[in-house]
Amino acid sequence: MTTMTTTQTPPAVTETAVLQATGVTMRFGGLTAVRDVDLTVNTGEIVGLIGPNGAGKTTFFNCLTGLYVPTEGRVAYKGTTLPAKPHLVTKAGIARTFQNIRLFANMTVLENVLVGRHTRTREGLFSALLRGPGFKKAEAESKERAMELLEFTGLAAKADHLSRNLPYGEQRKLEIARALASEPGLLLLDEPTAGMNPQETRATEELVFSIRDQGIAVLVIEHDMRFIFNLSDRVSVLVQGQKLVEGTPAVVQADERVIAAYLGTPMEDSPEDECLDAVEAAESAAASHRAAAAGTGAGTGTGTGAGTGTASGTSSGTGTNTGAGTDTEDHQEDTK
Ligand SMILES: Nc1ncnc2c1ncn2[C@@H]1O[C@H](COP(=O)(O)OP(=O)(O)OP(=O)(O)O)[C@@H](O)[C@H]1O
Repeated sequence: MTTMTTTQTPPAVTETAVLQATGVTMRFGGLTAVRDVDLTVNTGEIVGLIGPNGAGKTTFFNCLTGLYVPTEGRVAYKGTTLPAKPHLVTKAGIARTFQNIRLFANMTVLENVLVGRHTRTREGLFSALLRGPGFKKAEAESKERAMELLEFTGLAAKADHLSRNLPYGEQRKLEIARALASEPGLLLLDEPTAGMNPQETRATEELVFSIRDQGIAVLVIEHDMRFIFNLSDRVSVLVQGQKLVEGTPAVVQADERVIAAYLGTPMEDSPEDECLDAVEAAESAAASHRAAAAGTGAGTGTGTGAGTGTASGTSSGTGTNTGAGTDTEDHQEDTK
């Protein structure tokens, strides 16, 4: 009998755990989007989070970053339980990017990164806006750090460009630069290569390795299986809100349950067995739509040994934020 079990027992608190999510459950009315999920990310690790469309990956991210208050469970950063408030989560040391790019379209590239600095400046966002005492010194330091991050992400030459004028791949890089501006210990990336061409995807892989090499742990959601299996030290698979399996890329790729989940084979004892075919059909339609919207052509999936290739393009658009705020703002209306 195939059951929705994990291959690991709930992890014990360790000194090396940067993130420790324990028993996280998120219900929306009658729908349980995330069910009793444990996940640990250790210092120096890149962990991949994969699963079919609708598996609960983004909902889980939203629970980690305080956008959602989990129905049950606990999220701890370096041993301290986090409050479910996005700005406090960022301040604690977790930064994220979103599936749908959320840049301030009419701000320059540099200004977008500076916005991401505000949790690390003593002056705070309002003092910055009011140009209060101490602002100039803090501003100079912030600018210096922001330029370093633009160098790091390869965007320094475009510091004065409006973010809306950047090519798509560079907008995604800018989101990463802005997230890094809060000096996180853990970076959460939600589909960082969505809509990218193969060269941009490869460059993003290198960028994520460099981020890890700087001592920042990374948790990444991605549909591009080649990217995720190249990149990750460990991969965790969510299916229908539950963790199905977790392990090294080799272990996960060889796991028959993962293949079944991606191919839509019904799992016994699952309350939603009958939905799997519908989910598969919807997933395939969405993938074609995304690939078409991204101009990459349908069926540009990156197959794996596990037969889990999926289209990697999406129709993610550029955010049109116009007010002050950060990537951790409580955008309840768009939590992707
Ligand atoms: N705010 C919400 N209210 C009600 N249902 C929601 C909400 N957010 C997500 N869901 C549902 O929870 C389930 C999990 O969605 P989620 O977006 O987390 O999946 P995902 O794995 O990130 O999917 P994808 O790969 O397509 O982004 C879906 O059935 C979705 O419709």
